[in-house]
Amino acid sequence: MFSHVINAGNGAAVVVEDIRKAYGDLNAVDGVSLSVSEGEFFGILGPNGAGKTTTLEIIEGLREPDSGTVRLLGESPWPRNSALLPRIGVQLQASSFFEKLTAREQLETFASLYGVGAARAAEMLDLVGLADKADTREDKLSGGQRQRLSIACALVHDPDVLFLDEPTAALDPQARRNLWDVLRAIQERGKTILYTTHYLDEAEILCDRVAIMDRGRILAMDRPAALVRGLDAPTQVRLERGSFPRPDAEALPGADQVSEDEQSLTISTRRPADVLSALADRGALDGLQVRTATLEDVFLDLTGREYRA
Ligand SMILES: Nc1ncnc2c1ncn2[C@@H]1O[C@H](COP(=O)(O)OP(=O)(O)OP(=O)(O)O)[C@@H](O)[C@H]1O
Repeated sequence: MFSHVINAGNGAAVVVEDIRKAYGDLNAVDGVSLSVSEGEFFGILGPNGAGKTTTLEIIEGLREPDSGTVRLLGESPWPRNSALLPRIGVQLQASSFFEKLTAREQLETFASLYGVGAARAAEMLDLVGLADKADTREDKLSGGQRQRLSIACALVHDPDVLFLDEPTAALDPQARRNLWDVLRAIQERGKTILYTTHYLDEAEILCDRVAIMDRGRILAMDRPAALVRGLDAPTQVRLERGSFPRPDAEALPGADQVSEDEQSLTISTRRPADVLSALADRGALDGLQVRTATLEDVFLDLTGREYRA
C-alpha cells in the first residue's frame, strides 16, 4: 500500500526566483518568486490573463524566461533538460491523444514510450476511475473522462512532480468533483502537484498552499485558510426577510451591523457563536445561512476588484 504523505520530505521540488516574461509591451510574468515543497499540492490562481500558464510553462521548461531562475527537482529546466523528463508529468491537451485508440491503448502507448509495462497502464486507469472505460475510444469519452485520461497519461511513468494547467476548466460540477478525488488520490501517493485554476473555491478545498496572481505578479501566497483568516472579515448570518424583526436583530449580542434587502436580513458579526446561540434561543434558525469569508474576498481585498474568472 502507498502511505499517506503530505508535505513529504523537507526538500523543495520547485524553487522560482524573480522570473519575468514579456510579450512586446505586456509583462505577462513580472517578477514571480515561489517555492513548492515535495509532496505539496500548490495552486497558482488568478483570472484570465493573470500569467498562470506562462509561469507554469517556464517552470516545466517549455518556455524560456527573459530573466530569473528556476530549479525543478534541483535542476534547471531550460534549456530543455532531458534528465528531468522521466521525473515530471505534464498533462496533455486532449488534442495530443493518438487517434482512434481506446483509453487502455492510449495509456499503453504512452507507457511503452517510457519503457513502462502494461500493468502500470491498467493501474493508472484504475486510479483515475476509468477502468470501466478501458475499451472505449478516446473520442467517445466525455470531457471529464478525457481530462482524467490525460492525467493518467501524465502519470504513467510515475513522475515525482505533476503539472496540470486548468484541469477542471470546462467540466460540469459533478465531473469537477470526480477529478478532485483523483487529484487527492495522486497527492496521497506522495506526488508534488503544481496546478493552475481560475476556480478559487476549488483551490481553497484542494490546495495546501496557493499563490494568487494578477497581471503577472503574485499578490499573496499562503495556506488558503491563513489568507482568509488574515482578512479578519466578519461572518454574515442571513435570515429570510420577515422571519425576524430588524430591531431585535440589531439588539442581539455580537451583532455589529444589520442590513436588509428584498429577500433577506443579514447580520454582520465577529462573534458568530453569540449571534447563533441567541437566534437558537429565539427559535429563529430555520432557513438561516452563514457565510464566512472566502478566497474571493481575499482577491477583492488585494485588488479592489470583484473576482471574475
Ligand atoms: N505567446 C504569446 N504571445 C503574446 N502574448 C501572450 C503569449 N502567451 C500569453 N500571452 C499573454 O500573456 C498574458 C498572460 O497569459 P497566460 O496564458 O500566462 O495567462 P493565464 O493566467 O494562464 O490566463 P488563462 O487563464 O486565460 O489561460 C495574457 O495577456 C496573454 O494574452
